[in-house]
Amino acid sequence: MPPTKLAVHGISKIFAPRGKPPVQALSDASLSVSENELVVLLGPSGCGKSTLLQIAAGLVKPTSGRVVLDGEEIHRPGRKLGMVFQGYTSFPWLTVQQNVEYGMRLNGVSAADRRTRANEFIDLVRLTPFADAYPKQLSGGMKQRVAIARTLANDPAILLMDEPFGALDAETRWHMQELLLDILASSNTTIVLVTHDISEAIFLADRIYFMSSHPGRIREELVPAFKKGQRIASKEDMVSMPGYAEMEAQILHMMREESATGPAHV
Ligand SMILES: Nc1ncnc2c1ncn2[C@@H]1O[C@H](COP(=O)(O)OP(=O)(O)OP(=O)(O)O)[C@@H](O)[C@H]1O
Repeated sequence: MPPTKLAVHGISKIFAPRGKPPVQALSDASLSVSENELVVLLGPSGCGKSTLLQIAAGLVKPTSGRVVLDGEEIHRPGRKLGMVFQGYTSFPWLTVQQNVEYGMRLNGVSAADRRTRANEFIDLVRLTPFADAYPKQLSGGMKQRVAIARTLANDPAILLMDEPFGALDAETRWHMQELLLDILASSNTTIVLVTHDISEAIFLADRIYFMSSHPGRIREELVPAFKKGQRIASKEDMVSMPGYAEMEAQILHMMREESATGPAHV
């Protein structure tokens, strides 16, 4: 069993917006992620997936509970945590190369080392022919690949991704999902990814934490056992595998049960 990379212990979060009733977004949520694992947080809209990821990233303070990365408690964002969001987060005035080098420049990495390392990650996301292009010259999928390369180039201990492919069309989305599995295989990274797309979750995940709503909790841990511990290279291959349709139906059923519940005011 690989060592635990990230451990989230008993997280609760109550939001208390001024003039409105407090909302219990999370209640006693715990999970763990092993090295080089891809774990998906899946659940209906509003179940607290993004809040849990932001707490894991140190961006939001939990009401109670703790987050431990590589044995150290996380209290604030830092270099060990790489975040990729749905929007495209590249700087429009910098080229692809400069965007990928940006974080390393801030961290004082020498120009030669920056260039070598940036080239490696630009190659990994298959953007080498576009290294000198500006974001506005790129498609949505390509911009998202810049964001991934930029984040990976900073050598985070873990990559936290919140609906990273949510803004992309269906075809680009599959390509990005397949690319992410390639990256995982070749870069030894560890990933926690939030989605509400069931087939994306089953395709990408080594394990899925399915969350229930109002308040958000971890309802069940699911392993796509039909993949037999393998990462399947293409989506067409996965959907035709015995066991896929059953897992999708099981999760759809859970989603339907969850959407029947209402918001939880404290
Ligand atoms: N800053 C905030 N202030 C008040 N309530 C919030 C805040 N952020 C989130 N919430 C509430 O917490 C709950 C969980 O929200 P969150 O965005 O984490 O859910 P989610 O599962 O990521 O949803 P989606 O899939 O729609 O993005 C919701 O009821 C939401 O309205």
